[in-house]
Amino acid sequence: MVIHMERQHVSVSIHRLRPPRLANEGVNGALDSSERAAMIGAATLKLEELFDVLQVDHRNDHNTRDTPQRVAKMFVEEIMHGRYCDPPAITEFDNAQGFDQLIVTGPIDVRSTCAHHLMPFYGEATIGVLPAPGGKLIGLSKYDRIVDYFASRLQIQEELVKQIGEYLVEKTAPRGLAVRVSAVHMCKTQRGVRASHRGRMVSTAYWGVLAEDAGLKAEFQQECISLERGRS
Ligand SMILES: Nc1nc2c(ncn2[C@@H]2O[C@H](COP(=O)(O)OP(=O)(O)OP(=O)(O)O)[C@@H](O)[C@H]2O)c(=O)[nH]1
Repeated sequence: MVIHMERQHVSVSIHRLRPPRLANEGVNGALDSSERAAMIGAATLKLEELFDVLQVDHRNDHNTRDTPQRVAKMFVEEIMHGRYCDPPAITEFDNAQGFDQLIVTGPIDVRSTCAHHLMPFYGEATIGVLPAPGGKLIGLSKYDRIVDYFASRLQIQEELVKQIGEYLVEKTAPRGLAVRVSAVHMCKTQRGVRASHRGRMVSTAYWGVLAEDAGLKAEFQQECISLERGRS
């Protein structure tokens, strides 16, 4: 009875938070610490129910006693963290010398979670930027932070690539942009088809001049190969 009332109380406070969103969309505005705590509390109760359905005795089993709470916290603060926080602040610099050549940064670690089976997918991103001569350059570390922001959600790889690129185009208005992700999907390696751990999915998207200029695309792809081999 008490548990039932607690559940009702927690679900009311969660419903007040935000309307439901797509799995790889952020909620409107960052959650504060009390909203996060309410979400973790509500998710813990649901995970306890799941364990009960699966006949895992989490109340008495020394190994799983705190697992529902641990998993709830992991989803809110790690796996889906990018939905509940503000995007990283972008430090901008004037492109004072009018640098107009391709900048390529990577490999940037990608740690994400497949929206279909909630299994990890992981690998590397490489980003190519052709800055606008009169525009802005952004701090190099911000590319890594932006990748992590969009990866920390339930994703499919194609949409992750597009979200990263569209955000960078919107914020920095470069002449051209390329985003490439190469990743291993554990929904393929650990279950289902049980594919090779060496099998990867590579997806690349281009914007602006990089979408049109075959020479620039080839330069970007060559840099990706060199960076992955650690030879640049
Ligand atoms: N294109 C794409 N496919 C993905 C991604 N992540 C997972 N998948 C695939 O999406 C499919 C999931 O849908 P279903 O085919 O309905 O899943 P399932 O019946 O469990 O199929 P199997 O995985 O083959 O056992 C699987 O083939 C996954 O390998 C991704 O990022 N992009």
